[in-house]
Amino acid sequence: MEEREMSGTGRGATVWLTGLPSAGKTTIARALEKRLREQGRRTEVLDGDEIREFLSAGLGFSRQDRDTNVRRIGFVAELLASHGVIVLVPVIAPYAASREAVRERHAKNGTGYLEVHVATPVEVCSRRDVKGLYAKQAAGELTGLTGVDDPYEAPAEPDLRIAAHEQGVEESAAALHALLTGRGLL
Ligand SMILES: Nc1ncnc2c1ncn2[C@@H]1O[C@H](COP(=O)(O)OS(=O)(=O)O)[C@@H](OP(=O)(O)O)[C@H]1O
Ligand SMILES: Nc1ncnc2c1ncn2[C@@H]1O[C@H](COP(=O)(O)OP(=O)(O)O)[C@@H](O)[C@H]1O
Repeated sequence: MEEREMSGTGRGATVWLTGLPSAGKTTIARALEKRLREQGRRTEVLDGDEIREFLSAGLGFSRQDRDTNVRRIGFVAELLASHGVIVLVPVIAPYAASREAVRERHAKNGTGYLEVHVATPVEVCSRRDVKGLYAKQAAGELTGLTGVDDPYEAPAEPDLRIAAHEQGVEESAAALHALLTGRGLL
């Protein structure tokens, strides 16, 4: 038996939750994190806001800065995942090319990578408006908000699409958990 199997850690992977602001990415990632920790899996959430405070401090929301941000997060995620951690990444990642670069990096290193689209429509996100960004944009106090006046390239073929406006948080976490099980990661 391999050492990592004996220690009960299993194979690591990155699970990237892409979607609009207030789609539910962080909430669903935290719910899944709880389930995975309860079953003894080493899990980390690379939260977009935390990353922007430390690893990506100083970066803004231009296409170039978002691309840099996503690639940095992808780099760290792959490192952790290659050591058996299930890494949950609730980060917008609006551009398909940046997400593809992250996927390729994982593939090159033989590390698992799953793309999950948290597909809450913009009308629902703007009603939730957790951080008041949609209101600010509407009031003309902010420009370049993803999905409103900045691009969001929805994944064409995600490993899973979650309708987080039609199902509850625990249902979404359970669907993700089932995906990981189905891929032999749990
Ligand atoms: N202009 C603009 N567009 C989109 N999002 C904005 C913007 N300004 C601030 N924010 C807030 O920044 C949070 C982190 O963004 P991310 O690092 O996930 O974005 S990106 O992937 O680099 O595009 C992101 O967090 P979430 O709401 O959790 O998605 C936003 O709340
Ligand atoms: N079915 C649902 N799935 C996920 N989040 C939901 C749902 N219904 C309501 N919410 C709420 O929507 C908000 C989503 O915020 P958050 O998870 O921070 O989004 P994001 O990380 O995508 O910006 C939270 O306040 C959450 O409680």
